[in-house]
Amino acid sequence: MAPRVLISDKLSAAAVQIFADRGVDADFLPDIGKDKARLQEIIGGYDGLAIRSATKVTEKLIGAAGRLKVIGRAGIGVDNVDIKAATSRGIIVMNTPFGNAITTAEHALSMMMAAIRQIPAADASTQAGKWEKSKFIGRELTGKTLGLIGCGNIGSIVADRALGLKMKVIAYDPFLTPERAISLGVEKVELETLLARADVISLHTPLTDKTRNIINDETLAAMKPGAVLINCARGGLADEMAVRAALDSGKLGAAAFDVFVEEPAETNPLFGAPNFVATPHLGASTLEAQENVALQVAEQMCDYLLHGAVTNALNMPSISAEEAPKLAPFVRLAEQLGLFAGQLTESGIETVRLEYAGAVAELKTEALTAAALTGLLTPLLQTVNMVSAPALAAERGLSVEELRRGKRGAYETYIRLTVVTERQERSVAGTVFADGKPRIIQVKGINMEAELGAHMLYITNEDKPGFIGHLGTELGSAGVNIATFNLGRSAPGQDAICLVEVDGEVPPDVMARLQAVSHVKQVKALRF
Ligand SMILES: NC(=O)C1=CN([C@@H]2O[C@H](COP(=O)(O)OP(=O)(O)OC[C@H]3O[C@@H](n4cnc5c(N)ncnc54)[C@H](O)[C@@H]3O)[C@@H](O)[C@H]2O)C=CC1
Ligand SMILES: O=C(O)CCC(=O)C(=O)O
Repeated sequence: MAPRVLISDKLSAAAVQIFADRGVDADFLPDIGKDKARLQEIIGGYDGLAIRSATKVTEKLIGAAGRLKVIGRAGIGVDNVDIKAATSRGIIVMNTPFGNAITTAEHALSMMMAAIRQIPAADASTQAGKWEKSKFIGRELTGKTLGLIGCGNIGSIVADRALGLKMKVIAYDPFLTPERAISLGVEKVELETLLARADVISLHTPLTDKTRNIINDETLAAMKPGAVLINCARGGLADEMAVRAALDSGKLGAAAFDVFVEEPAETNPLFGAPNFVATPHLGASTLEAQENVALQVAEQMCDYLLHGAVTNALNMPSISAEEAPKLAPFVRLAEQLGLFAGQLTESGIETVRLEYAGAVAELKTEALTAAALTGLLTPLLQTVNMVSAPALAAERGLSVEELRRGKRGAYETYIRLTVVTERQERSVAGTVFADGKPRIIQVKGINMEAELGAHMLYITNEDKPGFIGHLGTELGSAGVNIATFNLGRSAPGQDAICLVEVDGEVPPDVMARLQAVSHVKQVKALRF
């Protein structure tokens, strides 16, 4: 059955076409994002949800989205998505980090020019028949200093264009490396320096605990008199009451905001302030940007729903369409190793160690680790997948270690999972053969070569004559057919492990009789 996607916001029609061309059923209901009750009712029928900013993807909505696998944001900011709730339900959240960056940077520059030359007010006055030439004296940008708070995708495009306007650009961004600053032609400064030196300040950070109200009474007081403030990033970066007071007092010469604490902003403390310019979150609203983000999000969602390829996810490492088929057998192996260890582990897990050797060490091991954790946690939790497993493991305080090395022994590829509990350390290793099928090649350091079937018996015993015969007789007399039989031992007469694939569930009374077979230490039924 084709996957079903709901487009719940106003996305360009280009997205609908991509979904159709790629064989994904898409329902284009662009107003439903605002109808929370109706969205809640229908979301359960979809594998994918494509949104802009109007749809609020809350924990409650995610709770009703039983089959949802991916949420695609046609745009950058994902503050309308509860990523934590999505992650814990195993739903990928992806955005399109570049498609609207140029357009938004251009909007920030338009707002800067509109504010510094008072264009909206001059326009209203002129069209009202006044000819107030002396009222609208602006300032020239050439030679002025632009201070960017946040110099990522959009900030760096604003910098490039502002340099073209012959402005000097300084930036406060703790994650901007000195090398990148040099290559962008901007001077990296501390916030205090930026506030003291900038003639125009433009905000380009996400809204986080650190950036909320980064523009407040105190930072406004530290700005140059008559500074101009631009916010085309997120409402909440500036304290709107403080900005209003600064405009009223003339401390700020002008301000231009595209984004507001409450959106849609029908009323706002800033409305009507002197030299204030507002647009209704138009930063990304150009034909080009909307087409870019719609095409990109639709392609990304199709790649994931149809091929398991992950691009621009915020809660999962990227896996390209080329990598996905290469990774698939190792994902299966890692998950089987996790399931194996998870079913045998009865006490609290402290550390999970994954060792990748040979060709597999060159692949996306984060994804394989996520698969191993999925297997490991499956016996403990009801629903877990590669998206939710790392977060669930972290929530449970598991320490996860990854080691990568060159080829080990005879195998081209080798993955070993070691689980350290408060009582013991247990490891299980495997490989993938040329047939693409995973094999278990080591359990607790004992070599063997076993393919895992749906029903397995894991038996630890002493390596003594007669044991195999006894085991066969017990299973045979209970009508349990043996599909495969794999043995390994540490040394003659010492510890041995037996992995038996059987054609169906082994009844509890038979399990009890197997446990009583001489030289058997432990018998456990495992499901894969
Ligand atoms: N108005 C609109 O329609 C649009 C708004 N946006 C918003 O623009 C903002 C920037 O987007 P991008 O440039 O694509 O993001 P980005 O992630 O590429 O860049 C953000 C930058 O902010 C920096 N940063 C993070 N915390 C900081 C802090 N405490 N102080 C200073 N810098 C900090 C980061 O290091 C990064 O370089 C986002 O909030 C996004 O949601 C994006 C597109 C359209
Ligand atoms: O979709 C939109 O119009 C808003 C874009 C935006 O704010 C973003 O991409 O972060």
